[in-house]
Amino acid sequence: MESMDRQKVSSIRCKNFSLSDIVIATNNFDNALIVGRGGFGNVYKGRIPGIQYEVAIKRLHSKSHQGENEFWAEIEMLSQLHYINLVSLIGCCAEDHEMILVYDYMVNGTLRDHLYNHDDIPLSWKQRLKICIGAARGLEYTFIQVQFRESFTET
Ligand SMILES: Nc1ncnc2c1ncn2[C@@H]1O[C@H](COP(=O)(O)OP(=O)(O)OP(=O)(O)O)[C@@H](O)[C@H]1O
Repeated sequence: MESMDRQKVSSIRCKNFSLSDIVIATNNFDNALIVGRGGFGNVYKGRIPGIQYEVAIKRLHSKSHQGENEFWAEIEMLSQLHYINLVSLIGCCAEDHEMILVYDYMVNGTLRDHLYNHDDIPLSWKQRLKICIGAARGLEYTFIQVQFRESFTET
């Protein structure tokens, strides 16, 4: 399975990080570096050797078949989408039964935090409108790209 993963990773436009780079970046998956938890698994903040900026590292917690499919689908899709209003996938790591995705780190946190964390200064209506327009542009871009790819694979 490992050699098949490598083949898949090298055939797509996404940087293939070694597990040792990820272990260095997350201080061996140190809980203190966890910045969030999603359906996919824990998300760590870290610095990968050779990369000057901080990254978000998502580690798949489940070994389920569905999780694996989701992992490859995310790589195939996001490695082809590049847009200012979409978080960029920098690379991935599929080694030693680990499935890890590496993204640009969003320093300002999530929109959810800004909307519901009452310690933060509330967003102004102008900021909210700007965010809505940005999100709509990101969705439109993604929708058009997916439609284009679907029609391309059908022909
Ligand atoms: N690129 C990122 N930069 C900074 N923090 C992030 C980044 N990606 C995820 N996080 C943090 O990790 C949390 C979980 O993110 P994740 O994308 O795994 O899950 P989700 O979007 O909440 O749900 P799901 O996994 O179901 O899509 C986020 O709420 C956020 O706090």
